[in-house]
Amino acid sequence: MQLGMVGLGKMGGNMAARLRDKGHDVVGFDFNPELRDVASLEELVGRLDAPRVVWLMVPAGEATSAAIEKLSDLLDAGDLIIEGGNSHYVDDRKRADILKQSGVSYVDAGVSGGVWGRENGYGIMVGGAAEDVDRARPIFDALVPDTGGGFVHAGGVGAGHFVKMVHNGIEYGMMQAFAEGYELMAASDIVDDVPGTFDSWREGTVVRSWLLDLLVRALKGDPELEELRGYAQDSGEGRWTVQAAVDHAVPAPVISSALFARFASRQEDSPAMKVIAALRNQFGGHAVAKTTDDPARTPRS
Ligand SMILES: O=C(O)[C@H](O)[C@@H](O)[C@H](O)[C@H](O)COP(=O)(O)O
Repeated sequence: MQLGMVGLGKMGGNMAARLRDKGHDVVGFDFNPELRDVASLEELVGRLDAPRVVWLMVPAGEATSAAIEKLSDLLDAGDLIIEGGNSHYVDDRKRADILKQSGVSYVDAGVSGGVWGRENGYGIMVGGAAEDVDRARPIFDALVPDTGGGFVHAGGVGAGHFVKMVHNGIEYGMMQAFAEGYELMAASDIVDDVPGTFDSWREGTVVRSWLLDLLVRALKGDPELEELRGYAQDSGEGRWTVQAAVDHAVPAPVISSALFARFASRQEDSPAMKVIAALRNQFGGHAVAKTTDDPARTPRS
């Protein structure tokens, strides 16, 4: 099947390569001249046979909105846009409504698997009308793992990115649990071989998983993660998951605290903990650590 791919970075480039390996005809556009087949969106649209299918794999937010706006001027009624980045599901619905006016269809596709997807296949979760999803089915079939699993048509437009958002919230919680287990074992003076313990858990245990495999891989290269700072960014999906939990009055303490742990990781010092220290000092005369103190000499009471 023929497909236009917009965005040929870590994700889009690998997806295009996997699709080509499986016999699909991919015409790719990227702002980087070294990666692309065509030099503009106009040229991309011109190279595709109608009715066209264009897959977007560009950074979520402004870049995606700008590409869709431009494509909406170039595409014709009957064409289909598949938004494969990490868009917010509310934005999908707005975009689909606007595109509908010119007869262009919209499918949102959450894509999981990261840089390993080219080899292992991707988890694909889509939202949209059944006829649009069916039309792109050969593309989805080529992207998912060779077992044929890893695909869900979760619902109407927005459902694909909604479930990808929840998937990412779960990812936050699972990673945080492994992280806390790591710190506890490393701090305990009881466990002689922390990386080896994680490695042993890869088989037979309840917590065996791909995230565990990746943690073992990271610890093999750097058993105490000495090369890294304890600093973690987020790209927004955890925040959206927590917001959605609030909107639906669903308790989500694990995902929320995993998100807040990342915020804490970015602080040089904690204003909130300064308040705790100040109040303990006020009501109980407890010792405080001052910015001028030697960090090695922390107060004990
Ligand atoms: O399923 C996946 O392949 C990942 O979830 C992928 O989508 C990406 O790595 C996250 O968006 C990172 O999210 P954070 O930057 O918020 O950790």
